[in-house]
Amino acid sequence: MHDPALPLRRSVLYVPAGNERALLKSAALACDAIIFDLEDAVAPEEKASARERLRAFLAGPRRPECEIAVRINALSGAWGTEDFLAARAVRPDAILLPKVEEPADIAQAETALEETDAPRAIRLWAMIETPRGLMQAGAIAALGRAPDARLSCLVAGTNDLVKETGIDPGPERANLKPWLMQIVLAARAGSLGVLDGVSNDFRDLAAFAGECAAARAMGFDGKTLIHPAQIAAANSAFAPTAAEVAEAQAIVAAFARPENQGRGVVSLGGRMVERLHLRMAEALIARAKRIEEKDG
Ligand SMILES: CC(C)(COP(=O)(O)OP(=O)(O)OC[C@H]1O[C@@H](n2cnc3c(N)ncnc32)[C@H](O)[C@@H]1OP(=O)(O)O)[C@@H](O)C(=O)NCCC(=O)NCCSC(=O)C[C@H](O)C(=O)O
Ligand SMILES: [Mg+2]
Repeated sequence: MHDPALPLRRSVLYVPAGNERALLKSAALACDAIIFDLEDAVAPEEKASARERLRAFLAGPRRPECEIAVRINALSGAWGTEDFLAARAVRPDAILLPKVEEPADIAQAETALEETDAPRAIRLWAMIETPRGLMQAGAIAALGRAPDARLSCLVAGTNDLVKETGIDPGPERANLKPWLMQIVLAARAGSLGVLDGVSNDFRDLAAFAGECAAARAMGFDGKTLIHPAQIAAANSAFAPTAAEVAEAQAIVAAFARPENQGRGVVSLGGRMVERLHLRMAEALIARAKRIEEKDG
């Protein structure tokens, strides 16, 4: 089952670490999490200055209600080590590793964090965005089940997947959906969170709302975003609706009736409802409450 204890990650905004205006803007946005990007959003000649900007920005006040991740370049590449050191120094909630292709990529980052005495609180998120990464998603995600696992979330990288495979995503991303669901399945098998990829067309909010609804239906916890205009739609799409909460409350009430005490299955409005549905209903109600407390 989707873990109700996972942090809320309905809206997870990429913020280019080298863009001062975007950094400043990010401080007041209502997204659940931010990924400060040192990878694709930063030009090669700006990598060093972007690290410095990020260091300076994150030395300022933080909002505990907004999770922070830093996406670094691949550890095996030219900028990876410097990015890793910069990311570790700013003490994010997570470091996001791009283009993860095998469990060894996670192990390498785990070792680097252990060797540098980084606090246990720094988690690892992994981007699944290459054909090899997709084929290995189950093995990668399985690391999440280790007792002291740092790996806590998979993030779909749909732009790179399209680039690397040559597919046309098709209407409403129909051709990508089997791979997206493979990523969700792998994440859940590893007890991990899971985030959908970005929608590049940030002006078409109607299409974006549809993409969010589809992502929620596929089982994603939330969506990665590229523009502040996308935040409200994602927050709304990944929150339980009033009808869903009412239905969940009816399930809880049904099992609470004296005649249903100790029963494993009850009938509700012509439907069979089992105790697994009760657990799902309780989780949904708890999620709705957390969202209400957060959004007000
Ligand atoms: C896409 C953009 C380049 C558009 O930028 P721009 O034309 O400047 O947009 P606006 O004029 O509408 O911006 C209005 C204000 O909002 C701020 N802004 C814009 N985007 C962000 C943001 N992401 N975070 C914070 N603030 C943002 C602007 O600065 C304006 O502010 P102000 O001037 O004060 O009013 C731009 O949105 C952008 O760069 N987006 C992020 C791009 C990015 O990070 N790309 C990499 C991650 S996606 C990826 O790699 C996916 C994955 O790996 C895969 O393979 O799929
Ligand atoms: Mg990518």
